[in-house]
Amino acid sequence: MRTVVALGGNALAPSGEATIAAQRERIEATADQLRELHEAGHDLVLTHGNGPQVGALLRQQEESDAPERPLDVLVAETQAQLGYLLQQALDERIHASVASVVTQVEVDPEDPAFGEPSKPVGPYLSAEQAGERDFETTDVTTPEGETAHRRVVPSPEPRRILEGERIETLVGDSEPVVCGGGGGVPVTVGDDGIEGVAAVVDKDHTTRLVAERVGADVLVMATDVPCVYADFGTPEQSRIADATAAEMREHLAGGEFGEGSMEPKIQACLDFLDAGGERAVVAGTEDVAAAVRGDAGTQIHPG
Ligand SMILES: NC(=O)OP(=O)(O)O
Repeated sequence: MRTVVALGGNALAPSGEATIAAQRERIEATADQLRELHEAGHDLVLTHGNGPQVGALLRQQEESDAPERPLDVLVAETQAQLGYLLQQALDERIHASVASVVTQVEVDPEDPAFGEPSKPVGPYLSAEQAGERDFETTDVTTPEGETAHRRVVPSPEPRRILEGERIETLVGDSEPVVCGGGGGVPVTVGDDGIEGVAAVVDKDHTTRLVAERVGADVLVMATDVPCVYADFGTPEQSRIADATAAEMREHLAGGEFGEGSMEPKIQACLDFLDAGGERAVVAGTEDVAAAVRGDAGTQIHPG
């Protein structure tokens, strides 16, 4: 069985804390779950977010007089950072040859997202902190249900994975593969060749492209909440344990999911099921193995 697991950038950096020690701790706990799946015969493909990590690099740049690196290069750096940590944690447990692929995704240079920054990156900020910064921010809801603010950058739609063929070959070897990190490095492909662009692609949409490309059976969105909640952040908030794609579409149309957080995850799950996927799950990073068994998270079926 081919199983794609997307690890949320926030879920790997507790409370927006992007220290390496904190991330190692989370990654090692998640790797224990992944070992269980590997031993049960799953061909694993891992993607990951990079919101806190790329936010930390942007902040370091603001405070440094070292030569500035463009945003596409910072995204590539986060792929190396998290790919390295995941490889080490998995190699120790699985004794396999885990490979991380620096992955580029093609985006449309005319994508309207370039004019409307919407992707939250970096730590949660108070209203006072957000007011002091000279970048654009958006209101977000923390996993604890509190209102906070985060920096936003453009987030165009991913259209094609440039390394797709290579990733398929690696997955065919039945060894875990890490790819599409941070949504992939956004590039345009034109007559003059490949050019990086200043954006952070949503890793949920890129994960769906990866899942389709490798013909995944199951897609797991591992995040910092244990499941999807209907009416999230309201007094009526309630857990969704099991739903059909049609039912999730109704919740989505009702605007019940956080924009830029749960909403893209659900959209990616629905797109995956529409393209022939058997099952999509949203679950906490600590429940990945149980989620794949059908025992945790929010299980979404084609219906
Ligand atoms: N690139 C991306 O979507 O990262 P997060 O999942 O950390 O927001």
